[in-house]
Amino acid sequence: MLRSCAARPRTLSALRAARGGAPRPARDPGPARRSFSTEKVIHKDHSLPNPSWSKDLRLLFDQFMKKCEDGSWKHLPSSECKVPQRIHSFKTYFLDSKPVKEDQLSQARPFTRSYEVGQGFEYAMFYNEDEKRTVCLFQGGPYLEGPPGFLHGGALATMIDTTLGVCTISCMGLFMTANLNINFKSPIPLCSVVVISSQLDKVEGRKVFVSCNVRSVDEKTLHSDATGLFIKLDPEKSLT
Ligand SMILES: CCCCCCCC(=O)SCCNC(=O)CCNC(=O)[C@H](O)C(C)(C)COP(=O)(O)OP(=O)(O)OC[C@H]1O[C@@H](n2cnc3c(N)ncnc32)[C@H](O)[C@@H]1OP(=O)(O)O
Repeated sequence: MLRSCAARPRTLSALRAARGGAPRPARDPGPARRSFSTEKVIHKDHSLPNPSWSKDLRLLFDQFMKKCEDGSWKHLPSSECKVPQRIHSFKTYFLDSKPVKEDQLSQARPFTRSYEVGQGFEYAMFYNEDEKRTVCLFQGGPYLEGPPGFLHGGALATMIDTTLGVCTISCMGLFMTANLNINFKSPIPLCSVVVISSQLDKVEGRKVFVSCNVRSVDEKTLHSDATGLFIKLDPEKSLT
């Protein structure tokens, strides 16, 4: 059973209109948005600015929205609602796995969207189809503390996995992370903004190799770099 989600403005244009500004002319929403727009469920897009966003995050978001105007970049919406098609697709691959109880499933939500606004993962993603790149603008909130005053390494790993995963899924379809290698080079102050820039490097059959780096907003500090291997789910196999 799907949780009901509040009907809020889903796009920047809708948000502008709700705030009394003029909506932008309609553009092709791109493949990622098109697939979401087929869903009947109206859901909140968590990747739009909210009051917890710092000036840095807002500025970067606006810069990338500007890059979207010529169609080279696409803003990828993000919802905590489940997409029925995706649930069904995964179930067909994992037929033998122990079924999750309905009441547990109804409580489930994407890990990165499970915190209250501003406390956990605040982020927006943008995708460049020609360059096979995904950029994530990420502000880690106070509940993601690791060392005092700094972001937990696992929280960064989560965002790296999510960014690399989105990069792979946007390019290629249904995948799972098989391997993730992360070098933590410089700690990230809590509540600061970083830019996770990922790219698809190589495809070998069902294997997709991706990589990313994590930099400060001024690009002077390299916080982390990482590589990932994603495996396309094989319809011939049902995994347990
Ligand atoms: C939209 C939001 C995005 C969010 C992204 C979040 C992504 C996630 O967190 S996914 C959850 C974490 N990942 C998992 O739970 C995955 C668990 N693992 C699995 O289910 C399986 O091992 C799976 C699907 C990855 C691969 O299984 P399977 O399809 O049987 O692959 P298999 O046939 O063994 O291997 C295929 C190829 O990959 C290679 N391979 C598989 N695993 C690895 C690995 N860990 N390292 C290196 N190579 C590997 C194999 O050697 C083989 O290579 P080749 O074709 O050259 O012989």
